[in-house]
Amino acid sequence: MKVPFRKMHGLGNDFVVLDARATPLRLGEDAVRFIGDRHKGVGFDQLVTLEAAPDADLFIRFHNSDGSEAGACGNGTRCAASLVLAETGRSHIAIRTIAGQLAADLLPDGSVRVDMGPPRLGWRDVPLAREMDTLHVPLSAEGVSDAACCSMGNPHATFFVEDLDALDIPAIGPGLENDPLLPERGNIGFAQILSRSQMRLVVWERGAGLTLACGSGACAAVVSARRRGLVDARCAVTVPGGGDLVIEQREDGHVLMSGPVATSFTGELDL
Ligand SMILES: N[C@H](CCC[C@H](N)C(=O)O)C(=O)O
Repeated sequence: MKVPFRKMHGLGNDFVVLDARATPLRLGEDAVRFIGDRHKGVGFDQLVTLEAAPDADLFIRFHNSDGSEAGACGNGTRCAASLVLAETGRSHIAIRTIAGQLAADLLPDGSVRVDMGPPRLGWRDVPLAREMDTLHVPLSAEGVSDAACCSMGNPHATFFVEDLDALDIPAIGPGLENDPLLPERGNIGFAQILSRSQMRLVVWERGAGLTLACGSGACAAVVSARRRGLVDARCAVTVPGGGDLVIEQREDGHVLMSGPVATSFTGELDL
C-alpha cells in the first residue's frame, strides 16, 4: 500500500504526518515503529495522523516512536493544524483529539497558536499512583527532586533546577519516565527559570526520549511554574531545537501555545 506522508517539525520536534481523512488508515504498532525507525523507516518523534471528525474540522491522533498512543502533542497539533489552515484559507479551526477539544489559529506572522485547553491538576488526572499534592510529587533522581505534575491531555512531571547543563538527562530520564508513581508513565520536563517571563526547558518524552522541543511539556512547565509563583501568565520557553515556544495561560485557565512549524520534505511510504 502506497501512503503519502509529509515530514514536519516544530522547533526540531519532528513528525511524520499522514492524511487519513479521505481513506481511513489502520496502522498496527509494528507499522508505526517501522515508520519511526530512523534507519529502516523515515524516523519521527511522533506519528501524526489527520482523520475526519464529525464534530470538528479535524481529528488528530498521535503515536510515539515506541508505538504508544498519546492524548496530546502540542507541536504535532500545530503542524497538522497549519496544513488544514492553509488548505481551507481559514484562520481558525476546531480540533478534536482522544483527550478533548482544541482550537488552532493562524497568526499574522505565519506561526500557529493552539489552545491546548485547561491543565488537569488532580492526582487522578495526571495520573499518579496514589492521592497526593500534584504540585510537590516525590519523584527524584541524580540532581533533581520534588516534581510538579499535571496533565495537558498527557502526563507531565516538571523539575525546576538551577543549572540545566549540570544534569545528565539521558541517564536519569528513563527511570523517571517509568517511575511507579506514574502509572501511565510520564513526560519529564527539566526547567531553568531565567526570569518571570522566560525559561529554558529540556524534556525527556514518554515513548520518544530526548526531543528538541515538547509543546505540551512547555505548557505543563509554565502551568507548574505559575502554580509555584515563579513566572507570569505569558512565558517564552527556550528549547534545545533553537527558538522559543510562547505559552500564555488565559484567565479562564486555557493554555495557549504559539510557535513556528516547518515542512522538511514529502514522500511515499510503501506499507
Ligand atoms: N511523548 C508525548 C506525546 C508528544 C508530546 C510532544 N511532542 C509535544 O509536542 O507535546 C506523550 O507520550 O505524552
